[in-house]
Amino acid sequence: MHRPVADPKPVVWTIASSDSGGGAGIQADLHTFNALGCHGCSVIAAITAQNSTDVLSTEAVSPAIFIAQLNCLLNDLPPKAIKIGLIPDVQLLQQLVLWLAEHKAKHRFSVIADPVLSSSTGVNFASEQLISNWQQLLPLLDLITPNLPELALLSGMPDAPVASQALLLTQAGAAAVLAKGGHNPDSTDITDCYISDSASFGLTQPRITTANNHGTGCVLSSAIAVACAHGYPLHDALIVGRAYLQQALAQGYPTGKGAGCLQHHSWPIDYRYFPKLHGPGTIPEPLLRFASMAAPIGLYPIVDSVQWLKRLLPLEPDVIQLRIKLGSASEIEQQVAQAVQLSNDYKLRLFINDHWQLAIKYGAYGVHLGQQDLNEADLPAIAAAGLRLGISTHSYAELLRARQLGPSYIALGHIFATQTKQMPSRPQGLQRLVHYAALCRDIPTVAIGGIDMLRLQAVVNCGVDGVAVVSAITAQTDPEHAFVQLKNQFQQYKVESRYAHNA
Ligand SMILES: Cc1ncc(COP(=O)(O)OP(=O)(O)O)c(N)n1
Ligand SMILES: Cc1ncsc1CCOP(=O)(O)O
Ligand SMILES: [Mg+2]
Repeated sequence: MHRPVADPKPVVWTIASSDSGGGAGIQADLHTFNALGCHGCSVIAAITAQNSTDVLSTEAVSPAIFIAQLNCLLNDLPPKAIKIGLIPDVQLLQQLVLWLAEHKAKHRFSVIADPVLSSSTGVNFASEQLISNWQQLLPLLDLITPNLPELALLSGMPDAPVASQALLLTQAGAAAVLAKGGHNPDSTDITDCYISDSASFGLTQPRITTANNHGTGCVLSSAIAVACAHGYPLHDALIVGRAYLQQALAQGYPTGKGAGCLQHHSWPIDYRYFPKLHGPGTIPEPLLRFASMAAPIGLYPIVDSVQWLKRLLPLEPDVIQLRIKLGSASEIEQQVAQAVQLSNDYKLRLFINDHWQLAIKYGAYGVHLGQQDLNEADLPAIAAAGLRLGISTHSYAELLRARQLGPSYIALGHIFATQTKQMPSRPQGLQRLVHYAALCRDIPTVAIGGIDMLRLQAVVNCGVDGVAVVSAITAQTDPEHAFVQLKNQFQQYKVESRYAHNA
């Protein structure tokens, strides 16, 4: 029988130690890799005799078998990402430093390290020599995820502010640091602090008070490694990791007499489990209130002139956007004024791209803004004028930032390669669109970028509320016909998709 060839699962390694109790270490890492759609390989550094209350003994493997595991995997199952966990042996850690220095640049895998220097059951794995070897590892790491005691050991500045300690690790060579705030006992929320050369922000979630918390650090770093292996940029990988951990904690279960375990599940899609982002470009709650879309978005043509509006408005688009990129200020103002008048005549919903002051001045239905535009726009003025707001997003980080602003809809793009606009990011593809749309069940979403008649059904099936198109209409020989066909097909695919979901 012919079977379609499935995309290969990305390979992720864990270089860590066995937890005989099954809740942490290699065992937790492999559960996480599997739950998030990767193939997991393991390089075992040590075996611990451990249960839910204690680590009773630890025995490192020989350097020979440690290196043999690394080399044999590299020959056949090269990783997209590596997670490093507990390596309680100086000699093995030294070997790992040399091995990574030899192979990392050539094989271009990401390395995410959780420096397990003490266990949640209170066992201390840290010696001065081990800490100094971890410091040598730093320049080979894309991310290190210490908890506060580990950060203090690695930075050697326990009394300095967390951000200064994390900065010190980046100065020592780590590309990025996620300082985990869970050990700060004072707060009902947990804030992790992210610092790299180019960015710094916080990720905050409510603390889940539970005894079922064994292996949290292992699971977080593994989930981050998986998201890197799937090709998510690091900022997004952190978000996926935090959401996966929160979900696993919320569903944790008791095991022995001590700490229970986390429940491994699947890709997180419930907004409750996602962190709030703090930092440049985010605004604190309470949210602004933008007017709602009132009706589904549907097929959403984007055009660049009043001439185009005159052609399409009589065909009753669900929503339409005027996106003018050329012309003098007075020409643009004239076009916006005419466009709003036309949309009023036809009683149709018109969004103005970028020019939010003109949209307010002439009373358009709404404004569409990109991430850059958000920094310059007066959002409270847009909300106060009763206009709807649509926001472009291209990643989890942008999506969370947009959600925190309470917009009327969120655009998700670009899904496929597009000729219409030069994009700074890579196409997102359908799998990510499914994840993003699922995260926005309570707010309308629009997919955009490279969507045409052939791709329409697959996009609608991802669960979006609308589909925005430019060239699928304006570059066609018969644009009116193309519009009508796309609009009808959209409606039909939406009905079929709902039916399939309810069946
Ligand atoms: C529905 C919709 N989605 C995305 C965009 C892009 O907006 P932006 O990121 O601001 O880029 P420009 O369109 O201004 O080039 C959009 N216009 N509409
Ligand atoms: C404006 C914009 N923003 C993201 S993709 C895009 C262009 C979409 O055009 P097309 O539908 O022709 O790919
Ligand atoms: Mg814009």
